[in-house]
Amino acid sequence: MNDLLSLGQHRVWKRMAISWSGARKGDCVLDICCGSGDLTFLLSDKIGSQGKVTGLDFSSEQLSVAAHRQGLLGKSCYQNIVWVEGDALFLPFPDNYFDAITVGFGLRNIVDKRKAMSEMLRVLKPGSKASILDFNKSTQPFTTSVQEWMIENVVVPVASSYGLAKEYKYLKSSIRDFLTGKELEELSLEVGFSCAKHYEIGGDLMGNLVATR
Ligand SMILES: C/C(=C\Cc1cc(O)c2ccccc2c1O)CCC[C@H](C)CCC[C@H](C)CCCC(C)C
Ligand SMILES: C[S@@+](CC[C@H](N)C(=O)[O-])C[C@H]1O[C@@H](n2cnc3c(N)ncnc32)[C@H](O)[C@@H]1O
Repeated sequence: MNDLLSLGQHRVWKRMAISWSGARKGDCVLDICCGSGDLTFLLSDKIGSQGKVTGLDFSSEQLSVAAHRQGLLGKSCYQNIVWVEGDALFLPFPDNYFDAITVGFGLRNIVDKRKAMSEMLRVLKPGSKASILDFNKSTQPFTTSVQEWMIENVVVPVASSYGLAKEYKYLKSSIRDFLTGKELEELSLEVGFSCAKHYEIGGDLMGNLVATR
């Protein structure tokens, strides 16, 4: 359904998020709020079989779907993935552990964003990056109107026809309650990242924060 709703663009945005993470062959990387693993599989392709990818989510159902897909896709490099049931607010990893982190459509849903960003900072090695993809909370009224119109008139009706109305109805309010790109950059610097840049993508409807430890 995300393919249909985004005209396939969500795959492009997810590839951009991987690229911005700076993950390289052989790295040890983490995908937080991995869900069914879209970004995790892309990270796995990127770092190859010498690397190690951890997909973390607090939903055991989502992790089961991800593990099932891992078996179905059957690529040999996907053996470098481990699935961990855990909370983004209490990452079960030591300090200075990962070479890169990705988060796709997860941070917006976390109430304590400061704690989530602090946890990412803690487990990243110095100089490494967190790449955080989500809907953009634009400061431009026109962009916000277009985004809200599309959610109300396209996303929710299509989701309803798949029996998923409930899951997508909260999108509009969750974007309103989210942080703007500038606020995300400020939060990153406040928790201790040395550098933070937010990119508006997908006609400014989506955004990707890149925070460097
Ligand atoms: C893959 C996408 C979103 C992931 C995602 C985010 C959520 O908050 C969810 C909540 C509950 C269930 C599932 C998800 C979920 O999968 C992004 C693509 C899907 C979007 C719904 C499509 C958004 C449409 C844009 C407003 C306009 C797209 C314009 C495009 C350039 C044609
Ligand atoms: C919209 S899905 C995104 C899945 C995937 N990253 C993608 O882009 O397709 C958000 C995921 O975040 C997870 N999540 C939300 N809050 C979390 C938290 N505090 N700790 C771990 N996972 C969380 C949910 O269980 C869900 O699987």
